[in-house]
Amino acid sequence: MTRAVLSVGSNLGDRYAHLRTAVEGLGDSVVLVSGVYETPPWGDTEQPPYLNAVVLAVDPAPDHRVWLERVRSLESAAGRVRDPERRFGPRTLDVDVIAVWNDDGTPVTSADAELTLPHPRACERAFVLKPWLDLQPYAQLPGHGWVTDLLNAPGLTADANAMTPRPDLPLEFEG
Ligand SMILES: Nc1ncnc2c1ncn2[C@@H]1O[C@H](COP(=O)(O)OP(=O)(O)OP(=O)(O)O)[C@@H](O)[C@H]1O
Ligand SMILES: Nc1nc2c(c(=O)[nH]1)N=C(CO)CN2
Repeated sequence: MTRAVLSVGSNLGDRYAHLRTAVEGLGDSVVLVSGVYETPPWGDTEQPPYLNAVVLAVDPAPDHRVWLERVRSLESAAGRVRDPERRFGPRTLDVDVIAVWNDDGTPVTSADAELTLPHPRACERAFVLKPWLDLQPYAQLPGHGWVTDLLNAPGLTADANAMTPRPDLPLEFEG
């Protein structure tokens, strides 16, 4: 069994429906789902705002690569089309594997370009760190330390302050 922190985001079409469908698609794997935030676009600013949330999930398979298959199938189901010209461009659904832990609590590290762990840009993204911190105040991003310290670093303060909680858009979850 492995457990994972997943980031879900959408800024095209019915953003809320895409996030709900992603959480539903994870099914019984879901342990906890954060609240939803409206977030300014990161990395490529000429696009609409995103809805973002974080999911804690478990999978019985011992191999961490199962998470890549799962996130790819969720993105395809949402009709995700990749634009090779815009790396961080708009999308119906983005699901990133932020970090994975083995059964004994050790973090999985991977330099594989297909599934790099921890996610190499997670430490720079308030839209990942803030909802994760809401769920786990003592979270640590493997190799980077406490999530609360990363989020409070000067470079991320403005991004964190620009995030708007959307309690009107709950990601209902029957745990
Ligand atoms: N930790 C990871 N989570 C998700 N995809 C990953 C990860 N590491 C590597 N990848 C690879 O990245 C490729 C591009 O993914 P994607 O198009 O979602 O990137 P992006 O969302 O534009 O950028 P970013 O990865 O910075 O969020 C995928 O085909 C996937 O194989
Ligand atoms: N706010 C926000 N910005 C992004 C997001 C995202 O999920 N939220 N995903 C991206 C894909 O890499 C690029 N930029």
